Amino acid sequence: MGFLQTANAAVRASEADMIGSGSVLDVWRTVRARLRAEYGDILYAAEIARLRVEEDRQGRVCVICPNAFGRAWAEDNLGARLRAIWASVEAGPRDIVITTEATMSRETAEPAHAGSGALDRAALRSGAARAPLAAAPAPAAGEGREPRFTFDTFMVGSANMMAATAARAVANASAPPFNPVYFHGDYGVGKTHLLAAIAHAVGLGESGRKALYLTAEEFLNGFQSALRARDVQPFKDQVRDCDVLLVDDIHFIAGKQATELEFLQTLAALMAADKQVVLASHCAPGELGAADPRLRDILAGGFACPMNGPDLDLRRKILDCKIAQARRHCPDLEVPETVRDFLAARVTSSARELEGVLNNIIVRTAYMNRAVTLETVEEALGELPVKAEKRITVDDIQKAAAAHFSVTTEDLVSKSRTKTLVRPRHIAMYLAKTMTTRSLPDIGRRFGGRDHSTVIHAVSKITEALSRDAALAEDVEAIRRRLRG
Ligand SMILES: Nc1ncnc2c1ncn2[C@@H]1O[C@H](COP(=O)(O)OP(=O)(O)OP(=O)(O)O)[C@@H](O)[C@H]1O
Repeated sequence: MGFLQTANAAVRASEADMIGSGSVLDVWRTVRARLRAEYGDILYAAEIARLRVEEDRQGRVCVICPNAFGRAWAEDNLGARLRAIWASVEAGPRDIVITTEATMSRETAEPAHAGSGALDRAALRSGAARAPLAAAPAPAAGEGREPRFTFDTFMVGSANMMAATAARAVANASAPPFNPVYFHGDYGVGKTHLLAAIAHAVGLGESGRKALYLTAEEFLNGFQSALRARDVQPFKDQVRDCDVLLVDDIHFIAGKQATELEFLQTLAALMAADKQVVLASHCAPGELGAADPRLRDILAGGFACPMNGPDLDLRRKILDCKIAQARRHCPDLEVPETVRDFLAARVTSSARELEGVLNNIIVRTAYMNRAVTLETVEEALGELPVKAEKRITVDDIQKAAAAHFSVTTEDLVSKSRTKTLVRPRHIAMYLAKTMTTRSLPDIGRRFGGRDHSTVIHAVSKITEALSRDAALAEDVEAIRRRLRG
């Protein structure tokens, strides 16, 4: 069967799968046809034809992608256009959520009263949730936050050999070999991937051990909701009902006293019961400046494991792995070895950046209906925000924007809608989208846990205003100059 026939078969299959009201399906057919005309047959076959649509209980349209990779792609490359076309086809406002099959099945399993707190979901992922926060059935064994983040897809080299070995030891051991294990390293070096791989492996193991993965921000939100409800016991029970607790980005709660105290008590309770604790952050233990000294003591008693940026050989392996993953839903993708080696040599800072550049190239070349060659890649690299020179992070952007507008980074990510903060926040979001390879949801998370649609709104507002507002253009340029040092 040819590529486009495969695409048409996929359309028929996805039509057969569609659930929901007749009108939503009719609108989706029209929207999909318009997207096909705009994006072309190759991208349509590779990505759009695989989407399915459902209307949820709140009347939102859920555009469902087969996996997290597809969702990230759809969010970044399709989201704004899809929403605009939908609005032009259907009368009246409509919330459109881009999601994955795994999230949908979890949410369908969640009872209506279970609430939407991040912690409830995190707990459900681990099978650790229980009344009164949630009474849903446990997910399948081995289900993790990111199903693609497993040990099999984690490439090992000298930069991360020690971390990978420690992670496997934690996943396999029923008695903690070292406790806690603390992975620290720069952005995008694979800390979350390793934590998710441990959770995945523990879930699949035969020991019946339960792993609970959550970010420090989820811990904070869960704890604060419990405080607001004046009942912290269910929260305490949830986070302690596991054999392996994995908490990502712990620098997020450093210095947030009440949450940090609860966190320390959680770690102490679990470790006293011989349960394993695994933590990750950007900071080496000595760099957790604002952290409670007791957290540093706990870390000093365990195993702090640095993770470094990948060397050339590891970058090649990571590219091979990501290309193989992309080929699963883009079967005709060909990336010659010369191109892979060129990318590995040019994009040097982190695995995330490498993956971001590769995804961009795949989508751009497919969009232009061109093969992935050295020429097309060089061309694309010239236009991408990623250069081998200085890598700019969302944190850098927040700091530079805060300094430029004489506000604090806390103000910038706060919920405040004060005029003096909204504009700097929108500019910082715009710069995060245009100067980094972070996805829209990721940027939203880094701006105080906002939704991707808020980021889309900020980016389009700034983009539109730039051509007519000289003061705005000057602000943006000044922050860019500050970032490039
Ligand atoms: N060794 C590796 N093998 C394969 N993929 C990797 C490896 N290291 C990182 N990646 C990929 O790079 C991307 C970023 O990794 P991850 O999110 O784990 O980084 P991180 O260190 O947690 O970053 P941050 O601190 O910014 O959250 C992911 O898609 C991950 O799969």
